[in-house]
Amino acid sequence: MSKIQVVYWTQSGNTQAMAEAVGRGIEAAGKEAEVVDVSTADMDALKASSVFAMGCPAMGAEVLEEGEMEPFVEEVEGFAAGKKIALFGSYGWGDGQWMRDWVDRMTSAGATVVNGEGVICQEAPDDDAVAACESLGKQLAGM
Ligand SMILES: Cc1cc2nc3c(=O)[nH]c(=O)nc-3n(C[C@H](O)[C@H](O)[C@H](O)COP(=O)(O)O)c2cc1C
Repeated sequence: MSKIQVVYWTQSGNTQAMAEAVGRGIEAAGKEAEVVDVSTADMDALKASSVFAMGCPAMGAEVLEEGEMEPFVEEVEGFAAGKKIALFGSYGWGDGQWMRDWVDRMTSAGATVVNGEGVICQEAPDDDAVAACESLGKQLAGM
């Protein structure tokens, strides 16, 4: 059974906490999860997957982190057609525009974004946000 990949970028740990909750949800639903920092992500594993998750906080001015995550996502856009992709991330002071733009990009690339929107939370995930991430993981495991 192939593992469901959960790839994230984080600076201060909030999106990592969300990624770990997604991974717990996947495993609670009986599938295996591979929760990895984008710097060690296996692009071939993503290409071979029909379902995976990506997480990144709002950075810059409502954009993805530009050093590692943005180039990674650009590569994913090249093979995203037909895949089911869950998106998640933490933000600070904005209104979630970075996530709406990310959802639009993945949809334009031909992917189905799970639930049609990303799971977002302000700064560190609270209990509700952790539960939403675990629930997202369970959904992925059922696809
Ligand atoms: C350089 C920098 C840029 C940021 N830009 C935004 C932004 O455009 N919009 C926003 O809502 N939050 C912004 N934030 C806040 C982060 O998204 C927020 O602190 C988030 O919880 C960080 O997630 P992390 O712990 O996974 O790194 C920014 C933070 C930093 C350090």
